[in-house]
Amino acid sequence: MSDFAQYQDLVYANATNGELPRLPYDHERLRDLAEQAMEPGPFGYVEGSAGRERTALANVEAFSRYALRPRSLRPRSRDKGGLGVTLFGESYPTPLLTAPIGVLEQVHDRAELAVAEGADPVGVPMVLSTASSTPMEEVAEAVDFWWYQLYWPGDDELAESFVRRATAAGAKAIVVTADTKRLGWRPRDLAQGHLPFLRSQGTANYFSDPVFRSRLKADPEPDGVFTEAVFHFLGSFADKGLSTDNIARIRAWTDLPVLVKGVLRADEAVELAEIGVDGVVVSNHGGRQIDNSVAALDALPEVVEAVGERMTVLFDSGVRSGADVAVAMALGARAVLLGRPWVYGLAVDGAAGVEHVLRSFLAELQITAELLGRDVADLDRGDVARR
Ligand SMILES: Cc1cc2nc3c(=O)[nH]c(=O)nc-3n(C[C@H](O)[C@H](O)[C@H](O)COP(=O)(O)O)c2cc1C
Ligand SMILES: O=C(O)C(=O)c1ccccc1
Repeated sequence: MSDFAQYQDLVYANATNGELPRLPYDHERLRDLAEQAMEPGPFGYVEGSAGRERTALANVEAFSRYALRPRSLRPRSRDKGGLGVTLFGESYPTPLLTAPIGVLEQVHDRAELAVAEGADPVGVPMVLSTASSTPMEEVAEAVDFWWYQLYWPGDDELAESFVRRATAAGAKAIVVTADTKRLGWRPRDLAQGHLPFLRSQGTANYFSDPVFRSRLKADPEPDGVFTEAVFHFLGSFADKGLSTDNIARIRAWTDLPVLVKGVLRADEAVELAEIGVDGVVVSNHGGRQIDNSVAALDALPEVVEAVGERMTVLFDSGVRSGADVAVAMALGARAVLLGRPWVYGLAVDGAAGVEHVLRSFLAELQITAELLGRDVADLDRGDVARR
């Protein structure tokens, strides 16, 4: 069993030897440091959400409406207490994955390679965005486990090429994002006129793709602004026609588990179960798509109730601590994707910052589970009450 809780001992021991922590342990302070470290455009891009940002606020507030219910009188055996989970028949050392985050070159020069360096040793796999800053084959070399997130492009052959490349490069699952047919209305980006794609950022998987390249008259310029390749990317990055038919077709291209990310309703989850999708990520994209939509955590119980026996239900949006991970798992999530917290770690301290955030979450999760008298993989509805 990996003892993630030892991170707590290490921090105190180091501090006692004069080595004070370099990074904070709470999300808000880390976010403030990231704001100081980043240019205003990229910071607004990461922190910003849709409209008046009510969904993003609701995501975080939803966690405070649940209360964990400890059992204090349960002795624990020594071999219990690990954080491992089984997903699609594979063992994972922890129930965390890094959420797909596009255009990471805005946050750190080494983008996904720095994330890999921080997350891989901790046992947290990456869900690699289609809009990554590093081609997927290069990221695959740097990590043990990774999943591939697909933005369904208007061009079916391009979709097939992405899925086949990811499968060949060793991804363990394909996550199709369904909530981003286009980008939401994002006032922070609008106010700064900030759209990184116009500068060719987040295009590495496209510009390296043979199908994408075959559609162009001239080779893409890696740092071009407003080029033919950029406009072709903008036209093909997300397709308004994404449907269950398209999702069902992915089956023919890969034997990997297929998940759909951005599900908030039981009826849609049931439709996906019926076409043989293996899992869903209950998510509202961190509130970046629709203002004033349902908090992701509030949608989790209905989705788990409808399809939890048939499909693997994962969760993201608004997770800000290890205790939040415990609540999402008690409500039925089998694993949790973390978004903005590690992005801020990356901004402030590169790979070490990512590692710090993930280790902090996992230590708090393990300590919380121990104090609840539970194993993380066994958390269930009995472990939470509405406040
Ligand atoms: C800067 C940024 C970029 C994102 N890029 C993607 C992406 O490329 N693909 C995707 O499916 N989701 C993307 N998301 C959504 C995340 O995967 C995740 O759903 C969201 O960050 C969860 O919310 P939280 O960060 O507030 O916890 C992005 C989110 C942020 C903040
Ligand atoms: O900004 C986002 O939320 C996002 O999902 C995205 C979409 C396209 C490219 C990069 C990120």
